[in-house]
Amino acid sequence: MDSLVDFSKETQVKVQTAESQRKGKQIGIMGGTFNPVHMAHLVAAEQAMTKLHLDEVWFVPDNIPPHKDAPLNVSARDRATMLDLATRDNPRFRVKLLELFRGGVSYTIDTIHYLTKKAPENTYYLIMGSDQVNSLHKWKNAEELAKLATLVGIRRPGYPQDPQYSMIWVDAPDIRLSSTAIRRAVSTGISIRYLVPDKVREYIEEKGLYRD
Ligand SMILES: Nc1ncnc2c1ncn2[C@@H]1O[C@H](COP(=O)(O)OP(=O)(O)OP(=O)(O)O)[C@@H](O)[C@H]1O
Ligand SMILES: O=C(O)c1ccc[n+]([C@@H]2O[C@H](COP(=O)([O-])O)[C@@H](O)[C@H]2O)c1
Repeated sequence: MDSLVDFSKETQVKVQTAESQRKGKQIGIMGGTFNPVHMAHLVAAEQAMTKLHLDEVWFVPDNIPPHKDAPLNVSARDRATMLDLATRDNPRFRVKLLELFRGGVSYTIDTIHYLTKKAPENTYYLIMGSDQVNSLHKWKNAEELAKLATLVGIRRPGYPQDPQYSMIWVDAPDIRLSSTAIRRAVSTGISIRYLVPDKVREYIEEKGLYRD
């Protein structure tokens, strides 16, 4: 199966059905800690955007991630700047800092409430890797979230698909990459060229991020 062009029958039917009922703008929401943003984030967002015919994808860096215990060691400003550098050349990618401005723990339901109140005419698609899909039932008000947003899953190597909610699966190339791996590579002096956009790599080098 060619994951770049294949689109399962089931997903095609869901997309076509959804397209006939579309209203407002179709906005993909890619939430994450992005510590740092890497190629798999960008590929997932682009594949979901083009295959589901979304108007834009908004990257929403979290302030305090709800389920991550380890300290981030990098400022929110640095994470947001790297996201900006990574997405700047894509006219349909946007970085939205609403969770940073809201402060506190970044629950996705609060973000979706805010967005659906501000622009109720839009449709919001929550894009997430299969690791997040599998733990979605532990998120705050997950049931409600699944009603307010369309859930979009991207297969992630090492995390078999085990959805508890109805969702659209988008085929994207399997990329075994994580921010953890990027941080480890930098701290041990291994190259991250081609794993993150060049501008992000240069920023990490200039600011001396993730060295220890
Ligand atoms: N390699 C990947 N393939 C598919 N989805 C991914 C991949 N890496 C991250 N994602 C998805 O991107 C979103 C943001 O992830 P996040 O910022 O936590 O990156 P991460 O690589 O998982 O970070 P960390 O290693 O620090 O936990 C999540 O929905 C996650 O599932
Ligand atoms: O709302 C929740 O309860 C919740 C629990 C875990 C993760 N999330 C969101 O999922 C996104 C990815 O999280 P993370 O920790 O993998 O970076 C990010 O936007 C988080 O705010 C949200």
